[in-house]
Amino acid sequence: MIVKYGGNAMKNVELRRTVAHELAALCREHSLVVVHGGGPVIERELERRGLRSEFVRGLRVTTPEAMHVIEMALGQLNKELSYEIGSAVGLMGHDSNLLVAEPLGGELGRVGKIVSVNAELLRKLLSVGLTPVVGCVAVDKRGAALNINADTVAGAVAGALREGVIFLTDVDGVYRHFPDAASLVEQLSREEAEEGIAEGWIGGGMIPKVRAALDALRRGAAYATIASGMQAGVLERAAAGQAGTRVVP
Ligand SMILES: Nc1ncnc2c1ncn2[C@@H]1O[C@H](COP(=O)(O)OP(=O)(O)O)[C@@H](O)[C@H]1O
Ligand SMILES: CC(=O)N[C@@H](CCC(=O)OP(=O)(O)O)C(=O)O
Repeated sequence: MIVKYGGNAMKNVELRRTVAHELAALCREHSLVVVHGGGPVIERELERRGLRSEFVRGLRVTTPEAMHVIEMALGQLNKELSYEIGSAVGLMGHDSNLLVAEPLGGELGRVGKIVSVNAELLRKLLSVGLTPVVGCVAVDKRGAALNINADTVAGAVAGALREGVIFLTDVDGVYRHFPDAASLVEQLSREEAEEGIAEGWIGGGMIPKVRAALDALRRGAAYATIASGMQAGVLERAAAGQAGTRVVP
C-alpha cells in the first residue's frame, strides 16, 4: 500500500516518531511505499530567506529560487523520515527517473504534471524488503527539478503500482460541515466529491487530496482513504477500512 504523510500532520516531532514506528510496523506485514509532503517546512525555509509564496488553485507558485529551497527542505525531511522508519530508502524524483514531469506552465513556474513513475524501481526495492520513502520533487526531461503536490504524487504512485493509498492528514477525513468532526463522510463517491468541490464544502488542501484519490482509483488503485495522522493507531484501522473517509469511484 501507499501511505501519504502530510506536512501538517508531521508538525509535532514526537507524534511524527510515533507514526514512523507505526509505518515501520506496517512494513513488516505489507509492502509499503511512503510518500511525504512538507508544506510547513517549505514555508518556514522560504520565510527564513525572505521569499513569499502564493497559492493558485491549491498549488504553490514556484520560482526557480523557491524550487531550490523546496528541494533542500524536502530533501532533509526525506532523510529524517527514512531514518525514523528504518529499513527505508529515501528517494526524490531524480533517482532513476522515479518521477518524471513536465512544467504546467503559466504563472505556476516550476510546478509540474507527472508524466511517468518508475514503478519498477519501487518494486525492486520492495522485493528486497526496503521501504521507499518518496519526496514530492520530480525531474523534467532536462534534469531540472519540478515541484509537485504530494497528494498528486501519492495518487500517481498508487495508480502506477495498482495498490491502495491512505492519505494521512490533520483531520479525520472529509467533513460535510468542516470543521465539525461529527460530519465525517465515511464513503465519498466521485459524484459527491465533484459536488463538494463545486459547492465549496470541500476546499483548500482537501481539493488536491480528493482529486488525487479519484485519479488513483481511475488508474487502478485498489482503494483510497483519507484519514487522520494526528493520533496513534489510526493507520492500522484506516488500512482495514475502519477509519477515515473511503473515496469510491
Ligand atoms: N470538507 C473538508 N473536510 C476536511 N478538511 C477540509 C475540508 N475542506 C477543506 N479542508 C481543509 O483541508 C485540510 C487538509 O489539507 P492540507 O492542509 O493540504 O493537509 P496535508 O498537509 O495533510 O496535505 C484540513 O486541515 C482543512 O483545513
Ligand atoms: C506544487 C505544490 O504546491 N507543492 C507542495 C509540495 C509539498 C506538499 O504538497 O506538502 P503537503 O502534503 O504537506 O501539503 C508545496 O510546495 O507546498
